[in-house]
Amino acid sequence: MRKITKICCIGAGYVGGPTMSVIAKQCPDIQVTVVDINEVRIAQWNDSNLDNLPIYEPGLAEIVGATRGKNLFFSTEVDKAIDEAQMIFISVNTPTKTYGKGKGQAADLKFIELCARNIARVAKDNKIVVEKSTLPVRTASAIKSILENTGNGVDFEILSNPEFLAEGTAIEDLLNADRVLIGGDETPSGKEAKNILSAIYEKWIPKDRILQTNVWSSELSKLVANAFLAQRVSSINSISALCEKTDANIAEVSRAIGYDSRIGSKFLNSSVGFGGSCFQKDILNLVYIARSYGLQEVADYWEQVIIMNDYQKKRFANTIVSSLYNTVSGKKIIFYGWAFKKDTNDTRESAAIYVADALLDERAEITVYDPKVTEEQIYADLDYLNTRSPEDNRRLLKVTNDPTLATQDAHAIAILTEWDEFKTYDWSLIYENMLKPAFIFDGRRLLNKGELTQIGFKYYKIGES
Ligand SMILES: NC(=O)c1ccc[n+]([C@@H]2O[C@H](COP(=O)([O-])OP(=O)(O)OC[C@H]3O[C@@H](n4cnc5c(N)ncnc54)[C@H](O)[C@@H]3O)[C@@H](O)[C@H]2O)c1
Ligand SMILES: O=c1ccn([C@@H]2O[C@H](COP(=O)(O)OP(=O)(O)O[C@H]3O[C@H](CO)[C@@H](O)[C@H](O)[C@H]3O)[C@@H](O)[C@H]2O)c(=O)[nH]1
Repeated sequence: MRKITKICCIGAGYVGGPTMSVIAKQCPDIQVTVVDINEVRIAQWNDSNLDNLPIYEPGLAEIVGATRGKNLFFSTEVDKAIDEAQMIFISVNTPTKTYGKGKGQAADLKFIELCARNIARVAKDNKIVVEKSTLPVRTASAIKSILENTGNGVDFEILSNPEFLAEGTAIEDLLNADRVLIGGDETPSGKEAKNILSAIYEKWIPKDRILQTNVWSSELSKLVANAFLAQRVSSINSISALCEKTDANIAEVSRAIGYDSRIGSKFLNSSVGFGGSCFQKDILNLVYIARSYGLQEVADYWEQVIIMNDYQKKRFANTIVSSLYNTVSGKKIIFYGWAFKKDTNDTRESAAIYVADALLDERAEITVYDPKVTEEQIYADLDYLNTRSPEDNRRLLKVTNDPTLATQDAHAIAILTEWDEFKTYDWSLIYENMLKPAFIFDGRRLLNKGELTQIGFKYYKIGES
């Protein structure tokens, strides 16, 4: 079996960066080069101050600090890294298409195609190409066709190796993965390529957790895993609305059903709605694929997961407006949290963006505090929606780095991300700062209802009456 000594990863994002850092840490005999066309991002990965890495993930800076410059390199020299590597991971973004056929649903594969063409142009010896990005089922055949028809006559083996890490726990998930999935051709060379990639993971993942499948099962399993996870969140969120009408308590319902080992207790936390770059994008992609094969009922079934998630975000915003006497115009509302979940600076598809947009439509004045998200990012997220002018967004929404001071004369606080530090705040002092009645809308079920109502707050917790 061929031994891999040089790996290249195209795409230094939330997946490429952490994944390759962990491979470099666990395989000191392999030289790992992560390349990107984004010069700023690469400069951040190479910053001598590890606090300035482009991605915040617990444990990541330590690993980068220990491996960078030894067997982990970040570079913009894409062609050189492709040329030198025996194995090339493609880890570029695959966003939902915003134009043309499949607009709003299909995955935009233009970055993937550019990578394939780049590899074909540069490669002078045989390579294993690994799809790390999340891709629609049957994408490998498109990559293969480009490589075979435009390449320099060298052999390419294409593997699908989707990534299952969750942000905020990326390093832990990579070091201790539930499973590693490797899809490839059933030919002798395909099987050999799967074994070569498996040997890398076997350095730290038990072999019985490394699953080999055909390439199509692997591509589809990634979309299906995300669809199932998101479906659990939408299912429990749908029941949270019913709990609020019936005096049932969503935490008690989640616990009661989660004790059934067939259901399981994980991923049953009711919230203001799921966010992140993956769930919505991957379900829309699944819906698009099902529809393109004429499977209307299958498509409608999965689309409902997104519809329910949109409903939950709107429902939360509506609860704020109706509780504040049906008008939030000119009222100061504090947002605690903007990231789509705790322990990440990622805001892609965060529920906070959509709740803010709905409240700004009602002319609320919002002040946002998030421990890891920059002011620039918050405005970029809002501007991207194009609901109002950038000037209006900056006039109506402010960003603060003092979460307590910001509550002076506020009517309400809305909790949008479950950052642990929110639990440690001096809530009595915050209460003193605020106008009365002082409201808290807890979209993450983070705080203690008894303590807050004792202080005097009017406290709403999603999924409780
Ligand atoms: N974010 C996650 O938690 C996660 C988890 C599992 C899977 N995924 C999947 O992994 C893929 C990457 O996601 P991400 O969150 O890392 O994206 P990202 O946007 O953070 O990073 C992608 C990077 O690829 C670079 N890039 C794009 N085209 C390029 C090219 N032709 N040459 C060199 N660099 C190029 C971009 O500049 C960017 O830095 C997606 O398909 C996503 O669905 C993401
Ligand atoms: O019980 C729950 C669990 C999650 N969420 C929300 O769901 C979203 C997604 O959370 P999570 O799945 O933990 O983070 P991601 O980083 O989006 O990870 C998902 O998407 C990745 C990208 O494809 C996959 O690799 C991971 O396996 C998959 O968990 C976040 O807004 C969470 O707050 C809830 O509201 N309730």
